[in-house]
Amino acid sequence: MAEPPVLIRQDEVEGLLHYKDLIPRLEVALGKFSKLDSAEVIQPVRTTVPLQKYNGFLGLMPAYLVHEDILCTKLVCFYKRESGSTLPSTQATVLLFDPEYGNVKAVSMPMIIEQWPLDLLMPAKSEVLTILGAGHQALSHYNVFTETFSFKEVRVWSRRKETAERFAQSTQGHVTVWESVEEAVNGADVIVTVTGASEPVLFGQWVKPGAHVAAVGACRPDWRELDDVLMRQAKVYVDSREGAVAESGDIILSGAKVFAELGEVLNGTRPALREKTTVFKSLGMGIQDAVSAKLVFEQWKNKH
Ligand SMILES: NC(=O)C1=CN([C@@H]2O[C@H](COP(=O)(O)OP(=O)(O)OC[C@H]3O[C@@H](n4cnc5c(N)ncnc54)[C@H](OP(=O)(O)O)[C@@H]3O)[C@@H](O)[C@H]2O)C=CC1
Ligand SMILES: O=C(O)C1=NCCCC1
Repeated sequence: MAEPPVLIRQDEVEGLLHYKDLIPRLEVALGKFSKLDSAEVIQPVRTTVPLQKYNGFLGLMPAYLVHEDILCTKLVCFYKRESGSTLPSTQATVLLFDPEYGNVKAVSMPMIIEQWPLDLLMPAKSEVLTILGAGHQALSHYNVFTETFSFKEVRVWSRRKETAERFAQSTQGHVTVWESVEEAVNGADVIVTVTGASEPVLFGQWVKPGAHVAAVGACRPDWRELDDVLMRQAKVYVDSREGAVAESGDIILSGAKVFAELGEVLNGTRPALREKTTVFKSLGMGIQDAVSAKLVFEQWKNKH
């Protein structure tokens, strides 16, 4: 008889998951995925169920890594929230299966591990980091970027100044709060966009040539965070081409060409043009959660 599934809470996940262990495993999985070798990594494009009444979506994100024998699915609800709403904008549950029997081994709620500190695409000398948006993703991106790199200055902007101020008070290091996006990104080497916007908030004319933009929000075909100028002038990298052309409003509506998948850079089949202005359009992938969930489950078992 299969063991009943274990429930791993978010606070436990945070104690069990370390980027230094996770990132090498993610890189291997992404490199394999980019070969589009369905015998190695099976990850269909996210199925999205609209929740019109609540201005939201349920996304189903299954993945199977054949060689590693990891079968997982994330179920994620995400919403477009009005300014001042106290309801969460994203909630996720991750199920890790035993692929041989089909029983669930572990359930984790919520787990959203999509941060990716892209030193590959960042300018060689990156001193100023600007984060646009000041919610949950802003904090996790702040943590991973500042743990991995040493920025001289970190800035934050949010739609409401109070959100940005609260964010700045919650971080370990010093963060300055800015009232306009244009000023906040002036001279920035790395810009992370983590907003719930559906219209562009970041405009190409404000972005320093050679900067790197990690674009995390705008995960629907009609949502935008970046304007056409930026999308067309930058070299655009994505996590999955198939996902990007189905889901990213910034790519679909600007008509921008995808230069490479991240995995193609990691496996050396496409170059990382870090001296150019680059955009990494992230939508989140099931294989990232699968690798993360396996690692968390292994660490959990070691402790219990
Ligand atoms: N690519 C990926 O893998 C993932 C993407 N996401 C996406 O990232 C984004 C941020 O998620 P999360 O941090 O959890 O959300 P939060 O609700 O925690 O934070 C949202 C932030 O965006 C701002 N914001 C909300 N609506 C708008 C708007 N219309 N225009 C400008 N700013 C706005 C909020 O400003 P204020 O509070 O000041 O009003 C706040 O700073 C979402 O779009 C989410 O769908 C999430 C998880 C993974
Ligand atoms: O990968 C994820 O998790 C999400 N991606 C885009 C929408 C919100 C959650």
